Amino acid sequence: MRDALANFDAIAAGLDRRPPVLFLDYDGTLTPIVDHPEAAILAPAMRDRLERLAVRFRVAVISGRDLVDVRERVRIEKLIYAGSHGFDIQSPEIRLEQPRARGYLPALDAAERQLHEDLDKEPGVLIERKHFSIAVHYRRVPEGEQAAIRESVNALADHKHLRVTHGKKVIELQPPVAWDKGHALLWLMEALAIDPDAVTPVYLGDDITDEDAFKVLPAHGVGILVGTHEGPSVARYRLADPGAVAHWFDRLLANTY
Ligand SMILES: O=P(O)(O)OC[C@H]1O[C@H](O[C@H]2O[C@H](CO)[C@@H](O)[C@H](O)[C@H]2O)[C@H](O)[C@@H](O)[C@@H]1O
Repeated sequence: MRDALANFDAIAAGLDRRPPVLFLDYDGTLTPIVDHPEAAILAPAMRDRLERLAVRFRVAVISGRDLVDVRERVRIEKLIYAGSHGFDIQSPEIRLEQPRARGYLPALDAAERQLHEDLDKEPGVLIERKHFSIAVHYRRVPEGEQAAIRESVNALADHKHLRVTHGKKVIELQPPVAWDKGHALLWLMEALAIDPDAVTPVYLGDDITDEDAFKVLPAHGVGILVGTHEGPSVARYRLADPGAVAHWFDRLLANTY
């Protein structure tokens, strides 16, 4: 995988012909990963960069967080936001609450109640409800007990016929419908009447669920994995951390297209 900063000029040559449309993950991409989800605050300097980028390009944040949560963390009016891993989308012009997922809200509510019953007593577990997803965080659970937490969530998912996804020290329950960050990206392009051949879709993300978005990028798209971790990824480029993402944005802002 190539470094997106070292190869900036090669990427920018493509952007001259087809201007970028930016799709950005939140945790681990715009903010560093921290122990508690509440503490992942967007730095003012990063917000300033996003504001300047949004003056020139379309910018969407596609997050696993709840739509309201991610919107309030970023707080830039003209951005497009997708929450619950893309199930819940809003911009000044468009709105999507994935219709096929709505029918699973009662199952998610029941699962949330059961998770609290089963896991509230477990030290370190944090249950985070999003509109279309429930995250069970085990980052602060002792290492030797993390597998048991995952097993318990998996068993509940089977029982409630919900889908399981994994992320950084988190296991999540979602509606079992074929929808993810990749579907959300493609839906957004169509809903906003963006011709994929006329632009360069650029996606930056750090986690397993971001792979769904990397996979749907066209051949001329730019997928950038954030992080230094090993493991398979279909992204073509890499940036080490949100600090490197900030530098990459600065290069983009310094360029004229
Ligand atoms: O798609 P994202 O915007 O990257 O959201 C993915 C999940 O991010 C959050 O959890 C992760 O970040 C936390 C803060 O750094 C960290 O404490 C946790 O261990 C990570 O899993 C968020 O809380 C989840 O709801 C998102 O699904």
